[in-house]
Amino acid sequence: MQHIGVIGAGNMGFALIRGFVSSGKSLGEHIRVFDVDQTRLSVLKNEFGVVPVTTLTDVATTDTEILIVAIKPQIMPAVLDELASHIGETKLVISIAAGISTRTMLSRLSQRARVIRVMPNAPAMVGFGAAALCKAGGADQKDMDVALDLFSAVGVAVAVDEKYMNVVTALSGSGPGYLFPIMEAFTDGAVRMGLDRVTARALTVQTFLGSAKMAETGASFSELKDRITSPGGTTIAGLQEMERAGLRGILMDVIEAATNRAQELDKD
Ligand SMILES: NC(=O)C1=CN([C@@H]2O[C@H](COP(=O)(O)OP(=O)(O)OC[C@H]3O[C@@H](n4cnc5c(N)ncnc54)[C@H](O)[C@@H]3O)[C@@H](O)[C@H]2O)C=CC1
Ligand SMILES: O=C(O)[C@@H]1CCC=N1
Repeated sequence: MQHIGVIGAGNMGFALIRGFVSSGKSLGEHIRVFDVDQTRLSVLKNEFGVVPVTTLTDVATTDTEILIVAIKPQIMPAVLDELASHIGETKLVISIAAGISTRTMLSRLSQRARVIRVMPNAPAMVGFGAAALCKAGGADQKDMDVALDLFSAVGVAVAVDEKYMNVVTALSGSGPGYLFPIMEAFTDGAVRMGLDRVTARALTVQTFLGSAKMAETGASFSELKDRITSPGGTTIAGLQEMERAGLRGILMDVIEAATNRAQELDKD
């Protein structure tokens, strides 16, 4: 059972805590949480029985071995500076901040700080997360295994070279933020054609779930697409519109733009 300190109890702090507790990886009473917003602490205390603490020092000096930093990239430097004096090399520091490199983290903490950079995603809260991890400074393979084990409890977790962290951020970190509007557009399209919204929504969600399950088998995306596409049928008529609009190019541009933005965040 992991004892964890969490700094930042926003969307992602909440998602991870929910995932860790519901997967049995930790107990609410073993999780200490610090957030500048008291209402967030109350929400998490009521929901999962976590232990709220009132200062950064409290969460940093507690006996928890792992400290997860789940705050916005823009305030990471200031918070790391404040943490530096408390933790040295005693704790494993896991950052989930988009764009913030381990180089920046080590320069703020200490060159031998045990640092792991993770890019998780919001579906961790329902056990279907996708996370990529890399280590730096004094973090050894044992630290990496601990982190991989933790994030595996809430989905898929893989080790990657840090040079790929920004594209992972664009793909799986931001990915849900692109998929929900696409799902909404599918539903709206069906509503436009006269289907009621409740039915349209239910069929949209199941279609995404089912398609992901089919893709999970490892078959190529184009082979899967061909299986749905009858000669002279409905799917090919829709695909022609998709290709005419350049949807694939647009989605590739989306990943490129988000990757570039992640790169910029380290300099903001
Ligand atoms: N939202 C997402 O789906 C994902 C977010 N991330 C990363 O997770 C991090 C957090 O993002 P969100 O949870 O979406 O943001 P959020 O804004 O929902 O949560 C951030 C929390 O940090 C708190 N906070 C602000 N200053 C603080 C301080 N000095 N000390 C302690 N707490 C403080 C805020 O009150 C807030 O509750 C970001 O770095 C983001 O890049 C990574 C993967 C996915
Ligand atoms: O939008 C963002 O910057 C964060 C990182 C990945 C998902 N949300």
